[in-house]
Amino acid sequence: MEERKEKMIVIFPYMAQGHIIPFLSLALQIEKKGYQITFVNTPLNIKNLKQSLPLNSSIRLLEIPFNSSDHRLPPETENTDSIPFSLTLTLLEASVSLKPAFRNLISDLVRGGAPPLAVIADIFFGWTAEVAHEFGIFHTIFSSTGGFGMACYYSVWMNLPHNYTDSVEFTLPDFPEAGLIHRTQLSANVLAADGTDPSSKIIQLLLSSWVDSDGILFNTIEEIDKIGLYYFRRKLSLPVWPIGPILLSVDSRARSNKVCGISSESCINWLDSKPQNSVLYISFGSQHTISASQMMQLAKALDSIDINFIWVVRPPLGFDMNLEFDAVEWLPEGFLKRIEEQNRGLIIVKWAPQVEILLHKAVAAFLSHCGWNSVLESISAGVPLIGWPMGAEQFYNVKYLEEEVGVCMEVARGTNFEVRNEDIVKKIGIVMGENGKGKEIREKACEVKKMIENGGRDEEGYKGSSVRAMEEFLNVAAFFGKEKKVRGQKCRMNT
Ligand SMILES: O=c1ccn([C@@H]2O[C@H](COP(=O)(O)OP(=O)(O)O[C@H]3O[C@H](CO)[C@@H](O)[C@H](O)[C@H]3O)[C@@H](O)[C@H]2O)c(=O)[nH]1
Repeated sequence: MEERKEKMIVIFPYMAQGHIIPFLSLALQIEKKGYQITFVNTPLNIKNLKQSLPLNSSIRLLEIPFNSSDHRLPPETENTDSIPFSLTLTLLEASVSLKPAFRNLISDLVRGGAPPLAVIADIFFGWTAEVAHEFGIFHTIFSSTGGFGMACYYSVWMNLPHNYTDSVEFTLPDFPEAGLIHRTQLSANVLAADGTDPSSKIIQLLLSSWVDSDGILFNTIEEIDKIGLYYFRRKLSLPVWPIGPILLSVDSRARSNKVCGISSESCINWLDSKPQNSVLYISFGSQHTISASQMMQLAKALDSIDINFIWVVRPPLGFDMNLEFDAVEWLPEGFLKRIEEQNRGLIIVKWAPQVEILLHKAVAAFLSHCGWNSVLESISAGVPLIGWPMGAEQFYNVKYLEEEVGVCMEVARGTNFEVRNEDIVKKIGIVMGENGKGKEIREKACEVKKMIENGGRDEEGYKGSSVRAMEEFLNVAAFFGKEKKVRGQKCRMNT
């Protein structure tokens, strides 16, 4: 019993599906190694999580009080997937108010005789380091984004380099290895940022607290993401552990009460009826959507190219995600009827069983905004990407995957631009084509899939890089615990 108490880890993600999903997966993975997990979040997220836990899991879910109405948010909204995109900054600002309640929670655990061995917190919850250190607890950040994308995102927000040049392209002052960044690779809130606006104030505050942590875990693989990981090792002088891919199993996803627009079974049956490598999967993650005119252009492109596809359709930009939604209103006249008659397209409303789809042999490519979870799910399945980045670090994920890794081709950028259906048709044609660039990208995707499998291999006499990184992190946390908890003391070990 005593042993188990010693090995308790507190896990605390930001309130967004793109963050909660990999944190839950991380929690399940660490639990399997014999650690007790306390998973912290706001009441509605905890309620939703209850069903995602496997029956044999002993993960403890702990609520931290939060009332969205106190923070200029609609009532009962505690996750980016239930608010309009325009309120994402408001939710981020509101999340800082969780600090006193988090401190009480840790204090209760310590006073109750079960001090955590470590706290693993979100990239937006660097402030938890101060709380952890107050109680002599080891602290790490877990980045659910990859190294390169996060390094560009971090550098762009901390330096706001576009304010110091009139040029459309520039390098990052502390990350020149990233190469040229184009203004169109900055999201709208970065473009408007000058250091005094609400976005840069909150994001710079949150990112600058990373340095208070004792190390950073990344949901990535050392072999494919060296440049970005090195940026953080150099910048923060902290251990950086690439432990990915941390992916939630199909089983745990199925248990969550996220309502899919289709049953997994119907979706798989549909895919079973299609030839190998013939289907394009289209989805833009848990919080993004395209504009009404972009939706029309994408539909026109699909209408004019002879491929099979699955498209997760959501209300276009500016429309409430939670309202009833009839896809027909936003698509060209007769589109749904035509694709049904041709039996070559599946429109799924709002949410699809993504991992099952990507694992199916009929899927040839993924047209994605390239949120990092989608990227990992895709490349782990050997599926190449057609990138349409929309915000955050997605622009840099696409840049890296296209220029350095070679498994992606960018088709469009952002949600405020006109896209032309002819351009979409051309890029889909290239990536799904049997020869030339398409063949090259698919071969590279298979190579990367093997590298990822290798990183996670744990066999007699061989441990992959991600397995070693996870072991090292747990050993350092245990060492910190044994060193005894001096108030405010920090552990700086080099990897
Ligand atoms: O119909 C759907 C749509 C999404 N998903 C899942 O939802 C997650 C979406 O995550 P991601 O692809 O990373 O997209 P976002 O939700 O947009 O992710 C946010 O979080 C990511 C990780 O921090 C960042 O990389 C992104 O920029 C940020 O927008 C993935 O696991 C998907 O499998 C489904 O299962 N079905």
